[in-house]
Amino acid sequence: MQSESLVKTFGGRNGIPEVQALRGISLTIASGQMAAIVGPSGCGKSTLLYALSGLERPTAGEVRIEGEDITSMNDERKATLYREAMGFVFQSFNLVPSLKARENIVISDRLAGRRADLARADSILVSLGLAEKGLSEISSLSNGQQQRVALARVLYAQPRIVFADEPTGALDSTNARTVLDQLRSYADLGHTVVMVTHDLEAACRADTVFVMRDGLITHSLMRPSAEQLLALVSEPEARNGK
Ligand SMILES: Nc1ncnc2c1ncn2[C@@H]1O[C@H](COP(=O)(O)OP(=O)(O)OP(=O)(O)O)[C@@H](O)[C@H]1O
Repeated sequence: MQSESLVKTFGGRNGIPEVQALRGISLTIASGQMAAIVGPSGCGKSTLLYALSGLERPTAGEVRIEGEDITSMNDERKATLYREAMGFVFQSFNLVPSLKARENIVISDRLAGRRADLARADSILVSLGLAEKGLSEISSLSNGQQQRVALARVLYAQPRIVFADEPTGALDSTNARTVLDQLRSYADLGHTVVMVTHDLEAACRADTVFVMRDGLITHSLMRPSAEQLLALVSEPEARNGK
């Protein structure tokens, strides 16, 4: 996946102040790699993730996914790409409340009219620490449990690329580790994982970490330590003596 001079501007019309969320982002994420995007709140991480996944149309620039320019792709081709190649773990979990947890996980097969592999769904639930939750109503699950069901649904569908926005955001440290282990293993199987995170320990599980500030990538690092990242993410504050 590649982006070239990606720009995203919000507002700027009808008296709404202009915000330049992305100010020219060019990056490459190799297939089968896990990438993390970090940086202070408001620096543009989620906007970048949405633009890379084609969910947000950039103001300028290009994103190529598996060689195809997603920014100029027609809706039908994009829908096919979403169905066949991409999975999303976003802050709104988008689970179907009328279906139990396990049925949410196998929904890709149900929608396609295929036989669901319930045993595989159960083993994914076990790997995410949700062994007993397959038959639970979504409304009875905590935020963190729902977040893991959303991840289980993506892992079940086996997309080539997973986009995750704060995948450990609602989780305690034990469950965060479990989720990161699963994302790491998923990348180790040859899939691409792109994750936005505030958690620098989580970012260190990635192969490449992009550090953002004010709509730009300031650093691109291979397997950095949490200390290295902390120094970069808190640089100006450190300079200002805060
Ligand atoms: N739909 C929108 N309309 C207007 N401004 C937006 C919109 N989405 C994001 N922004 C602005 O763009 C900038 C980048 O936002 P973004 O959510 O991408 O940052 P972030 O780094 O993901 O922040 P956080 O870590 O707090 O989630 C912010 O100034 C934000 O207010």
